[in-house]
Amino acid sequence: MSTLAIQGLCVSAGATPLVRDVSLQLARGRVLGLVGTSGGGKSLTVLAMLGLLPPALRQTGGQVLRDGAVLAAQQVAALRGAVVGLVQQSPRACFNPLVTIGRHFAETLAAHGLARRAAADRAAGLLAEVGFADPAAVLASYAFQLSGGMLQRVMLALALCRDPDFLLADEPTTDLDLAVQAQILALLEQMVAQRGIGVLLVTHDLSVIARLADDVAVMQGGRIVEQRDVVGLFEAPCHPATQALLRTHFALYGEATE
Ligand SMILES: Nc1ncnc2c1ncn2[C@@H]1O[C@H](COP(=O)(O)OP(=O)(O)OP(=O)(O)O)[C@@H](O)[C@H]1O
Repeated sequence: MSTLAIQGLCVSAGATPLVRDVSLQLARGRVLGLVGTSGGGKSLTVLAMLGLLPPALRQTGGQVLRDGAVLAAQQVAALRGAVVGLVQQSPRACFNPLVTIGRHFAETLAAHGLARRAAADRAAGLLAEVGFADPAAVLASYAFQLSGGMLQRVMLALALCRDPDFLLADEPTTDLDLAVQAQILALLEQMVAQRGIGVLLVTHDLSVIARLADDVAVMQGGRIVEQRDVVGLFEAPCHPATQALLRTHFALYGEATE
């Protein structure tokens, strides 16, 4: 089974620990949800898996493993795009407003050695895969001409440029309206079913977890406090942090998502 894992990850800002001894494993074809209260360390965990921690922070422990083999820092960097795609929240902030979407694809694909014509065909194919009926129009657009939901789909297509085995999706549906959220979730489901991609899905929304995740890890104060299959987590949460998340969720949305 093809896997990507982190083991014993620790991240600090100076003397302040932010992520403490976190271990997670992704497998192809499965969705691991990562949930928890704000500031729990979810985003830092995602960034550390790609060697992308901000310069002010230090990884003080832990390693990234591919199929059980420990990777050196250079090998972790080489995973980006090729083995692991990244989708973040607030897609508008991720695009250069001065260049077209086509240029974003051209630069990404050229960096991976694809000639111009082949890159244009590939970009159009990926945009069709994420649901655009007119990929050429999207390629000619600037980010400000597209809605947040359209940009999120474009970001997903960009993340797929090199056929990654894994996708790290950090709050991919935050800031989107409900109908668009549903579209993005359906696309992620499609990626898992059709491409066999393995997904780490960071979200604060337990409805999203109930719909997509096979397994769930709950983070609080920089630690994983509970990790198990999604049904078990909803039916018999063990840790007080998980119980609190479920209580808040059911108070807001009722019991229908159980
Ligand atoms: N560049 C940074 N410098 C210092 N502290 C940081 C930095 N980035 C994040 N932190 C701190 O690290 C902790 C974990 O942040 P992180 O963004 O991983 O949390 P999160 O679980 O993703 O939260 P949210 O759900 O709000 O996105 C927080 O206390 C945050 O303030």
